[in-house]
Amino acid sequence: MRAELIDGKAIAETIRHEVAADVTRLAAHGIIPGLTVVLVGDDAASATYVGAKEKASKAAGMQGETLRLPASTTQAELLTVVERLNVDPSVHGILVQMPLPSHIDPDTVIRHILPEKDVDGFHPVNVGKLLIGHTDGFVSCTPAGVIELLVRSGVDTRGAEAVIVGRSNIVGKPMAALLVQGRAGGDATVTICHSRTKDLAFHTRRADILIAAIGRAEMITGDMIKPGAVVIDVGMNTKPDATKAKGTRLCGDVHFESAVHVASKITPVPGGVGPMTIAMLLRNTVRAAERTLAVAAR
Ligand SMILES: Nc1nc(=O)c2c([nH]1)NC[C@@H]1CN(c3ccc(C(=O)N[C@@H](CCC(=O)O)C(=O)O)cc3)C=[N+]21
Repeated sequence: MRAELIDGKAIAETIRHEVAADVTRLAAHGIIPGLTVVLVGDDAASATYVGAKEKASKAAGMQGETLRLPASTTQAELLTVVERLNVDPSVHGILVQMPLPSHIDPDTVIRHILPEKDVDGFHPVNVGKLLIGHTDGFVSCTPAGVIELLVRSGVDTRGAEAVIVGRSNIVGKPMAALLVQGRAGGDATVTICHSRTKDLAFHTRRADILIAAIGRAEMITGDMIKPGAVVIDVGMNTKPDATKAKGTRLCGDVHFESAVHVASKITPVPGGVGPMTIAMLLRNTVRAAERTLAVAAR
């Protein structure tokens, strides 16, 4: 058996077209959705991601802007920038790229972003709304993208055993909240595993849907997967590869070559969850813009 590939690139493309249609509809009301990405410092990987976000937002017809600040930017200076964006009516979405330099506290910065403009879904207000099941907040883009992948690939989550490996605030925890809630892409029985879990393989082998979000290259091997399971790989790691010009290549948290013979469906890295993250960011930004319209009509 060889698993069917879940084509995140293609599904993300479909969502980006849906977003572009929403942008056209908003234009009739004189609104151009605006996304401002703030990048502090010159981390090479971050610069690549930020460039991709700006390109994708422009391709969807939005106003995409990137503020590049030096690594020496103080926390107070960054908070001033956020406050300026908070009150700028042409900016509907604000994303401060992580990780930030070590002299800046990410939680303080996230709390300064207006929840209504927090298209990353990182603000405590948005995390709280997700947990309660209120749909007027923003959901973290990566777990929201995973749900879209499952739903649009015809995976029935209802009553399924879903096992998440990883308990981060931006993937593992919101992923669990989405899978357990009583709506499309939810109603699963959810287990969260992490670095202190005893006998990880015992849990992963029970999973009908296995979500790997650990951040460790190729840690989930085929022998840890239940035959026929759906495997979603959130990992974005690099590993040495002499055949590549850079000397490295991208790899996930799942050992693809062994997993592909056990799973029924699997996401590749690259071309799986990554492109979905950007598509969901665009969708959140359009929603932020739509909500300003709804407020103006009151
Ligand atoms: N405030 C904030 N929000 C984020 O959403 C955020 C962040 N900070 N910091 C970094 C991570 C990482 N991230 C990715 C987005 C797209 C791909 C992506 O499109 N990956 C492609 C390929 C990328 C490549 O080839 O290098 C793929 O998997 O096919 C990957 C990773 C968003 N992040």
